[in-house]
Amino acid sequence: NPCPKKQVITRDPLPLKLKPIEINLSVIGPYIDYLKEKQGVNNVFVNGTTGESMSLSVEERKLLAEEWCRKAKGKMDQVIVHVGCLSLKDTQELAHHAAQIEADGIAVIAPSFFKPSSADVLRTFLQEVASTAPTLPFYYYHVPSVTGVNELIEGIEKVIPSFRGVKFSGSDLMDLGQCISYIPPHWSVLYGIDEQLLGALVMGVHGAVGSTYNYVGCHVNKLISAFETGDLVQARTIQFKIQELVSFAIKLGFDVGVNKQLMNELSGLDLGPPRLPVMTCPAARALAIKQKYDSIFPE
Ligand SMILES: CC(=O)N[C@H](C=O)[C@@H](O)[C@H](O)[C@H](O)CO
Ligand SMILES: CC(=O)C(=O)O
Repeated sequence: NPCPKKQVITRDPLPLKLKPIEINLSVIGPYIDYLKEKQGVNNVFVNGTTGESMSLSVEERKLLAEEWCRKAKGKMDQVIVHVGCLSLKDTQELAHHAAQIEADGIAVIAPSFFKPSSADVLRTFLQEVASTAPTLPFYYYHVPSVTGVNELIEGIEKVIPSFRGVKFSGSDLMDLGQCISYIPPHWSVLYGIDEQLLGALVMGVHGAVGSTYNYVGCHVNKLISAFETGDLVQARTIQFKIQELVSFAIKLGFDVGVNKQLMNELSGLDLGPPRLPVMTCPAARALAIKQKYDSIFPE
């Protein structure tokens, strides 16, 4: 029988929402205060992975970037706006806009549907973007699945004079070390895997950009200070705590939606849910992770 009558639905249907979740600009100001005062975070990287940039329209990304820049003035040292899109034209439009709103820098991830077929092609794509905002420090957002970073940055200053560094979200320390040893002193490599930042600090990274710094920022600042004063025992202790938290979260299921809910719970602000296809985190999961957080990092 090709058309069985009995259909057994064993899973709860996904909640259907007719309208997409809207952006909420009004929480950005209070969130900046929270980051600065409670987390000791003085630089922000906006409209990236955690900000669900790939799920937002160009117009929404402009509104968000503008509000971040406006509210961060005098409070944050730098606002770096991620402007990467699948479309070169949209990316250029956002880069141009970032310059207009006086962002401190832009970052671009490689397009991920039509992936650049070589480092040369990617370099050309980045060059086309950077030339739209030639005065803004330019960071390449490196996620290793697309191309190797080292073949990309070799000679990049010749085609992108505004090039200032890499947001490095790879775990390969050899690749990271080669990147750091190649770059001139006025560039930065910012590390993007929060649970192993200490290893990257040893290799020489200049900073860190990570989703969990929304709520472990204050602890990571202590980790970095401990590292800088040579107190590796203390630095490791903090790193291991972050690892414990992240591995607990991964076991329960950790994604951008869960992170969003943790940002809600731990900031005490109502930042809202994520937008589909990112799913809202089940309340029980966020609560369990928050309890774990409280036990690892007691007040
Ligand atoms: C893929 C991804 O979102 N990476 C984030 C930043 O780049 C990290 O902050 C991770 O979320 C974090 O290291 C936890 O695994
Ligand atoms: C954390 C980060 O780097 C991002 O959201 O893109």
